Amino acid sequence: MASSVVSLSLTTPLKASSFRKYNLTPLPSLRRISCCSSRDITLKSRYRVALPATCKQRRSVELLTRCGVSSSDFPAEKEKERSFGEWVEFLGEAVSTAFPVWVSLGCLLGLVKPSAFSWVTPDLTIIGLTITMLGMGMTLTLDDLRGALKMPKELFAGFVLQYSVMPLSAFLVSKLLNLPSHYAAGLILVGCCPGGTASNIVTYIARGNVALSVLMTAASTLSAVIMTPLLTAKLAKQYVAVDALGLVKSTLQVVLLPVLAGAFMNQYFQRVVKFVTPLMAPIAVGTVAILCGTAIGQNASAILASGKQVVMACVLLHASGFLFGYLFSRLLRIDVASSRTVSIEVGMQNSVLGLVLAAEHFGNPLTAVPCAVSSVCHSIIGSVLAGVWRHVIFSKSVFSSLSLCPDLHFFVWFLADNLVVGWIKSSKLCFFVFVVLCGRNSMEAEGETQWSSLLVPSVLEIAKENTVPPRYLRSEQDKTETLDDSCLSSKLPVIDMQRLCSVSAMDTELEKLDLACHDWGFFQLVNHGIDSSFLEKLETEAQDLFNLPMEEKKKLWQRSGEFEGFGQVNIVSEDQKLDWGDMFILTTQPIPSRKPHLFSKLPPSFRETVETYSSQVKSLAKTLFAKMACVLEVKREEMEDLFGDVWQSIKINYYPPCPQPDQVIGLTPHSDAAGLTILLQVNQVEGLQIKKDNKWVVVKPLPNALVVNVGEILEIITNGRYKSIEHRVMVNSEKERLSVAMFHSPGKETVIGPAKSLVDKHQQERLFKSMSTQEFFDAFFAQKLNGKSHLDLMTLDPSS
Ligand SMILES: O=C(O)CCC(=O)C(=O)O
Ligand SMILES: [Fe+2]
Repeated sequence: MASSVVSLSLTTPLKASSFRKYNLTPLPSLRRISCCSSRDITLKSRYRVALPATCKQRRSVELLTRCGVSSSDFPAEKEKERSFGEWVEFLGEAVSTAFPVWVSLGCLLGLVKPSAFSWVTPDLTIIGLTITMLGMGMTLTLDDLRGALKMPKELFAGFVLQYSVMPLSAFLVSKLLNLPSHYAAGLILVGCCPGGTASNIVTYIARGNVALSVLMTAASTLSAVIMTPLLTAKLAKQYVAVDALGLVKSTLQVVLLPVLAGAFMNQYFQRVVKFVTPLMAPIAVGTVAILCGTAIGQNASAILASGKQVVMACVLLHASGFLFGYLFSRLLRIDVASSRTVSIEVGMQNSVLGLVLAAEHFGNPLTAVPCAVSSVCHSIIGSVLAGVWRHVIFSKSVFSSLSLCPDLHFFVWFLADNLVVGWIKSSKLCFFVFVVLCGRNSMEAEGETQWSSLLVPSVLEIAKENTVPPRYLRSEQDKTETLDDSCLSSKLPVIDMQRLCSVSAMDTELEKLDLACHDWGFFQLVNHGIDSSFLEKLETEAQDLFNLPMEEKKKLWQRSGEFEGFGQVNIVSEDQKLDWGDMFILTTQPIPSRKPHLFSKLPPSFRETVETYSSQVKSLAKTLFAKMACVLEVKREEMEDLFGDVWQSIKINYYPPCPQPDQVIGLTPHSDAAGLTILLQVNQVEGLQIKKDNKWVVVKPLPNALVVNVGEILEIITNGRYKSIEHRVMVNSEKERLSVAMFHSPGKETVIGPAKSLVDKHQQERLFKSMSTQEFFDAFFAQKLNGKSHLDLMTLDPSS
């Protein structure tokens, strides 16, 4: 077989394998060459091409015409049996070329079935990224650095555009869309990341300059150790506290070291590298898909709730990167193939690095969401653009026949080449993803993710009959001792809000608060600042609400599939025993979450009272959260991220007198699922009991005091330092009892888990996993009350 000698550049494993596949044999000792723009013709023989004699001439010419090689240069596949190794390479390439499909599938799976990724631990995430970076390093040699010197302008322009267009676009898009701080920080973080490794494959498909692509990725990756933390800290500091040094350390560990290790292996252990490289690209693609799926899965409900905004932000960010990457390169008179390369490099980011850094250094897990969504967006836009650039060829002669000035010429070329076809196609695909996310989102909004409880009769009405139906009779005897003496009651912690906020007594009161939350998970709050006559008004109006005629109350009754209004919660089966009490529940904050059909039907004076009480108690709760953050040394911003947009609901409990008080229970033992409960024992009637050292302790109401309970969410956030208290309500035969509980939790989209700053500071093991408030309550309302059992759902197995 005759051979001819031509010049080619070879820089990626993908290309290396393609060379082998097409029977291009590297000459010994001359493995690589410097490369140049695809439009130049530079012959520096490095590869011997063995071709069938019949096509020798044609192939030689084709191969000679380019030295910045793209996939279009390869001859048709040789018809010969593939060996096992070639099959592995072939499959590896097929898998990696279809990477947008895998990433999209990963994300969709994360969205639809988040549990599919529950096995992905932070350690695995870091291992995945390290292997990906090692694979990238294996595509580099010292020769590449020499190659870089041959195209300094392109490389320099690419570098500057990479670290200017994307960070600034991220910053401006965050401002434009008024993103919440965690999303803004995540978008800026991903905008400040280096170019993604997938850009090499995309450049290859787009007939760009692959060598330039690899060198640009390498340059931006190596400099990411400085650039990513520096730019993120500069641009995101107004949103969140950025631990720039931590970012430098992590980037060094997961990027620089593996890349250098890979390059070292490529230089000195070529046999090993040759053996493993076919596997590296599919491993990288798999890692990206899994990590994106994990990030999406961990934040599925948040994404479904605000998917529209994040997708829009990511599409704008990457569209801007591709667009300005190309436009500025052409303005700098860089040739078309290299401009496409710069466009792809700038537009596509190492989002996985963003994911890892977000998880490691940003308290709120939602910061990772833009990184995951970004990965899908740039993969899809990039590959569609590549497909268009590869296949839709606009005859240059059409344009060159137009006697336009060069600038206008390239601009028209750009419009035709990219905008008209590329962007229409890209937007179609992005629109598809967008519709999937927004469709889910609007479905949720219309149906308003509802928790529900089976409908039950009014206990107040039953009590009028003076009998107790069997469903309310509790045969199972709670043998736990009940302590009911005033001496013990006087030991229950009391916190003085005024002292807590005063300059002189703050420290001692803070200490008391800390002990109360740690030892008891409970305290009574005095001097809270809410006017006692206002509290009396609330008490009277709450009583009046339950005394409304049944016809009126029916208008405010729970509707099937909902849980707000009159009724019960946590009733999940028809044979479940019921509590001797009625409830009236409303979401009060944030204001848009209120149910208009209930609020508008409340007696006007009561509605006003609820409004006022809601905002007064909300500010009390926020002060308490801030004080707790202070004493726990949890970062202020982290607490603010959790409870800034606090979700508050009011639950008025009405326990009618019961002819058989010892046979019923007013409220089953439970701990509140919320962060913090602030409870008013309305008419000073005893009934509330808390479980302390395995004994029920009666809580004697203090005049004008509010009872504060640590809830399960706060136990999770404090990684178990503050305990949610188990409590129950007993009833009597004489007098009805009323209480008004206000529950305070993070917003439904917020992810709850042990506070990062707390766990990091004390180097604690995380005792609880993370999930969104919505998911946490989904599980809570799906089961009956049963002590503190609900918390098990979040508890991490210490052995795992
Ligand atoms: O009625 C009470 O005193 C306690 C109410 C309560 O624990 C609750 O509503 O979760
Ligand atoms: Fe409770």
